[in-house]
Amino acid sequence: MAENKEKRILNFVLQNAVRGDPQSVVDTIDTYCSQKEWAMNVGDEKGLILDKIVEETKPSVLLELGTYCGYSAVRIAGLLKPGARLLTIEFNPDFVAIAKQMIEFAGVQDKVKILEGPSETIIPQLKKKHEVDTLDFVFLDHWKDRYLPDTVLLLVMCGMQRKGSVLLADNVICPGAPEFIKYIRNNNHFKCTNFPSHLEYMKAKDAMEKAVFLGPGLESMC
Ligand SMILES: O=C(NC/C=C/[C@H]1O[C@@H](n2ccc(=O)cc2)[C@H](O)[C@@H]1O)c1cc([N+](=O)[O-])cc(O)c1O
Ligand SMILES: [Mg+2]
Repeated sequence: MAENKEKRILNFVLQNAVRGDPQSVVDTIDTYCSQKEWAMNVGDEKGLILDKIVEETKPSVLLELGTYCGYSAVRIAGLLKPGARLLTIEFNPDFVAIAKQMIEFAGVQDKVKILEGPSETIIPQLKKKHEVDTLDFVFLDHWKDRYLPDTVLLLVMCGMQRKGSVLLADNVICPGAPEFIKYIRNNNHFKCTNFPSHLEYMKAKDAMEKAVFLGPGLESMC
């Protein structure tokens, strides 16, 4: 297979991280990507915000959009209580292959399932094909122009969110997800909180947005 950045990140982990130790895998990727080659992992600074929100939510069923090399899947899985599971959607087969090895090396393969394909195809299959009822936590970190359509898909089409479900979106400043932010902050069924931070491994400003679903409106109770 062609040698590429993602393969080099994986090889650096296989040679330098501690097998079966998610924190070691996360730290090793951060070391490589801050010193050798930048990559679009959520990173160490925003990762701490992600950790805190996952820990306080105590989720059982989680969805991630955009696996990439598996950095945030490993990071999240390392925090999950026994029996909790993370589904992560990735459509680039090369990245799926990398992430699978990353997840297995970290020893979290029993908690993480990679679903291969575009989010718009996979999300409607979650209920029937992957036995998902509602989602406790969704991490949006894929194409920024997909954040809004996929949120609508999750909420409106598939009723995947319940009162208290947490959406967490990466990169709401850089590269930015303006349509998503406009929608979610003006939708009174969500309570939004912004977490200012910095772009992974850089000084540029970035932020994460947390949106808690407050439940369907009264109109849907009639
Ligand atoms: O563009 C960014 N992320 C896009 C991520 C895309 C990932 O989501 C997958 N996917 C999976 C399913 C789909 O349906 C679509 C894509 C793609 O195959 C890729 O693995 C980004 C860019 C910067 N940046 O500084 O430029 C910083 C960041 O933190 C970022 O997340
Ligand atoms: Mg990102």
